[in-house]
Amino acid sequence: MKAINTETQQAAQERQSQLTKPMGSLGRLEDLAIWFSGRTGNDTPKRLQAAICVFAADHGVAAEGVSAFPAEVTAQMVVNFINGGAAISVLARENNMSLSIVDVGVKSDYPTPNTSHGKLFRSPVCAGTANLRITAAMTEAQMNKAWQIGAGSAMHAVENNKNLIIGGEMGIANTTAAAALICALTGASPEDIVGLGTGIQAGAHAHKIQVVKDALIRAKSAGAVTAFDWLREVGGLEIAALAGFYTAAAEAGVPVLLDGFITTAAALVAVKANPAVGEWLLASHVSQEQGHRSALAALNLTPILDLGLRLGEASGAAIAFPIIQSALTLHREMATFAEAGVAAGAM
Ligand SMILES: O=C(O)c1ccc[n+]([C@@H]2O[C@H](COP(=O)([O-])O)[C@@H](O)[C@H]2O)c1
Ligand SMILES: Cc1cc2nc[nH]c2cc1C
Repeated sequence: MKAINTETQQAAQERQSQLTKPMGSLGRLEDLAIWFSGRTGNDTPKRLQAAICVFAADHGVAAEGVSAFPAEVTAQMVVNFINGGAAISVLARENNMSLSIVDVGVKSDYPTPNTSHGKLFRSPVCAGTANLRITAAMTEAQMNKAWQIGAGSAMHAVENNKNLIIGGEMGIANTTAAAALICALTGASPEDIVGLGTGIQAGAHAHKIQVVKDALIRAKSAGAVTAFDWLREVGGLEIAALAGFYTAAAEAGVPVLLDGFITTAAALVAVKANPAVGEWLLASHVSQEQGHRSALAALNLTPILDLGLRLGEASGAAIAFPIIQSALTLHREMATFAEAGVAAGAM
C-alpha cells in the first residue's frame, strides 16, 4: 500500500496558512485540500476526474419481506440507470462524472437499453445470493469472483486516469445484508443498526431486526470469524464487489469517496481485511438509515453532508463531489497574502 506523502501534506497545510483568508475560515474544505495533498503527493492537487461504478445485485433475503419494494426493481433500475432517468444518471451528467453500471448478480432478466447514459457491464456471478437467514449468502468462490470484478472496475478507472473512485449500489434488500455485516464487524446490536431501508413499516422493521439476529446466530455457529467469513455468510455480491473495488483503489493510491449505508458496510469489510485501506477513504454523507452514523464512526470517518438522503446508487457521493472539487480549486487558485498585497493577520 502506498504511504501518505507527509511532505506534500505539510506543504499544503503551509499554503493554506498563506491564502488570502483568515486561517481556518474555509473549515473542512481546508482539511480536504490537505488530505488530497497527502494522498496525491502533490501540494496543489489537480482537478478531480471521478469515476462512478454502481454495482447491482439481488438478495435471497428479499423473500423474508424485509424491503418495501419487490426484488424485480433491481433489474428495472439497472435499465433506468442506462436510460438516464435515475438520480445517479442525472447527477453524473450534471457533474461530468463517468458512470458504469456493473451487474454482479441481478436475478431478473432485463433488456440491454440502446441508450448510453452509462456503460453497462453484464458480469453476473450468479442470480443473486441465497437467503442469509437460513444459509450462507454466497460460496467462497462466488464471493471471490464478485470481489475480483470490483477490483477490476477500480483498476479500469485508474487506467483511464480517474483520480477519485466512487462506488454505488443497487440491490433490493441490501440494507438487511449491510446491517448484518455492520453488527458482525462492530459488535453493535441489530436494534441500533437495522433501519427502514426503502421505507418499511414498523411491523416489517421488527421482523427485519429478527432476520438479522437469526443470520448472525446462524453464521456464528457456522464458524464465521474473519471479515471474509462474515461477507460470505451475510453479505451480498455487490457488497463484495464494492469491498474489492475500494481495496484495489487504495492499493493503487487513488482516493475513494463513500456513499451511504451499504457502501460503508463494504468499506468496513475492506478495512477489517486490510486496515491500510482506511487511509484512502472519505465519507460523503450520513444517510437516514439508522446505523450509518455508527458505521462511519467505526471507520473514524466524518461525513461531509447530512441531508437525510437514503437512496444509494452513489447519489450522496455525487452530491458531495462539487464541494470537494471546490475545496481543491480554492487551494490551487486562491492568491497568497504576498501575491495579493494583502496584510496577513497575527497568527
Ligand atoms: O445508501 C443508503 O444509505 C441507502 C439507505 C436505504 C436504502 N438504500 C437503497 O435502497 C435499496 C435497499 O433498501 P431495502 O429496503 O430494499 O433494503 C438499495 O437499492 C439501496 O441502494 C440506500
Ligand atoms: C425505486 C428505487 C430506486 C433505488 N435506487 C437505489 N435503491 C433503490 C430502491 C428503489 C425502490
